[in-house]
Amino acid sequence: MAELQRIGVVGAGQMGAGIAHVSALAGYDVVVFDVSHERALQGIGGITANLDRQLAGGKITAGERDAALSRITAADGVGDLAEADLVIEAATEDEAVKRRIFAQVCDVLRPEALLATNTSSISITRLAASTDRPERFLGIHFMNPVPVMKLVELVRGIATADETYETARAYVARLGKAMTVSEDFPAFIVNRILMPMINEAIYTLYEGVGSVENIDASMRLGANHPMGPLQLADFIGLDTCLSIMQVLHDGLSDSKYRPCPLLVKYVEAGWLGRKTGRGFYDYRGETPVPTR
Ligand SMILES: CC(=O)CC(=O)SCCNC(=O)CCNC(=O)[C@H](O)C(C)(C)COP(=O)(O)OP(=O)(O)OC[C@H]1O[C@@H](n2cnc3c(N)ncnc32)[C@H](O)[C@@H]1OP(=O)(O)O
Ligand SMILES: NC(=O)C1=CN([C@@H]2O[C@H](COP(=O)(O)OP(=O)(O)OC[C@H]3O[C@@H](n4cnc5c(N)ncnc54)[C@H](OP(=O)(O)O)[C@@H]3O)[C@@H](O)[C@H]2O)C=CC1
Repeated sequence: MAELQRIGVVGAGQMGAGIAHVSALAGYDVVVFDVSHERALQGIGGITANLDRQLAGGKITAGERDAALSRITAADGVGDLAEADLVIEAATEDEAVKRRIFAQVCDVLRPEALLATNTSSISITRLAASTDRPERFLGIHFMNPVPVMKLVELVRGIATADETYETARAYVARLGKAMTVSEDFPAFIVNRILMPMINEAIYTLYEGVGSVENIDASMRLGANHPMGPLQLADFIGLDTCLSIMQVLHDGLSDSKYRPCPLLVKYVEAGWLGRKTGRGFYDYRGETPVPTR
C-alpha cells in the first residue's frame, strides 16, 4: 500500500478548506489549488479562523495549530500539484468543471499518484473514466463542516483497484474519521436520504404549508435535527443542493426527485445561501432573517 505524505486539494471553498484543515492537522503536507492564488489564500484564511476556533474551544493546542498552518501552502498554478501523492478534487458540483480539472491535474500528476473526488452525487465510475487512471481514482466524500463531522463516505468506481481503496481507508483512519462504504449510485448514501428531505422542506415552503421559521423549528424541535432543513440547505449551498437533486432526478429517472421550482428560483437569483449572504435566510445583518 502506498504511503501518502503530500495531499493536493483542488477547490478552496468550504469543503476544500475543511479537507486541507484536517489533513494538515493529521500531519500531511497540503497544497491548495483554486482558480487563482488569491482564492487559495482566501481558503487558507478560512482554515486559520477555524483552527483558531478549535484552539479557543480547547480542541487543539497552539503548537498543533501552528504546525498545521505551516504544512499548508497555496498553489501558484496546477504545476504545484505535481509532487502530490493524492489529489482530492473539491470544486463546484458540476461534472463539466470537474472533468476539466481532472484533465489539467492528470497532465502534471505522477503516474502512481491517486486522484479522488469529494463529489456529493456524481458517478465515480463516469468521472474516473474521464481520467488517465480509473484504477487509482475513487470518491472520498467528507461531510460539512469537515473539522466537526465524524463521517467520510468511501465510494469505489467499477475500476478502482483494491490498493487505491486500502490507501484511502488508511488516510481516512489517520484523520480520525469514521468511514462508511457506499456503492456508486447517484448521491451515494447520505445525500440519497438527506437531499430529498431538504427538497421536500422546500416544497413545504413553496406550497405554503409553513413559513421558513416554522419549517425549521418543526424539524429542530420536533425531530431533534441540529439545524432546520432550510438552514442546512443554506449551509450546504443551494447550488450544491440543486445539482445533487438534478443528479438524482436524471440518474434514477423518478419524479420523486424533481427539484422544487423554488430551489431553482433561488439559485437563478444567485441566492446560494450563507456563502453569498442570502438564501432562505438573509445573513447580511446581525441575525439571519427569513427571506420568505
Ligand atoms: C452535501 C453533502 O454532500 C454532504 C453533507 O455534508 S450534508 C451536511 C452534513 N452536515 C450537517 O448535517 C450539519 C448539521 N449541523 C450541525 O451538526 C451543527 O449545527 C454544527 C456542528 C454545524 C454546528 O453546531 P452548533 O452547536 O450549532 O454550533 P457551534 O456551537 O458553533 O459549533 C459546535 C462546535 O463545532 C465547532 N465548529 C463549527 N464549525 C466549525 C468549523 N467549520 N471548523 C472548526 N470547528 C467548527 C465549534 O467551534 C464548536 O466547537 P466547541 O464545541 O468546541 O465549542
Ligand atoms: N457544501 C457541502 O455541504 C458539501 C459539498 N460537497 C462537495 O464538495 C465540492 C465543493 O463544494 P463546496 O466546497 O461546498 O463548494 P464552494 O462553492 O464552497 O467551493 C467550490 C470551490 O471550487 C472552486 N473552483 C471552481 N472551479 C474551479 C476550477 N476550475 N479549478 C479550481 N477551483 C475551482 C471555486 O472557486 P470560485 O468560488 O472562484 O468559483 C470555489 O472556491 C462539491 O463537489 C460539493 O458537492 C461534499 C460534501 C458536503
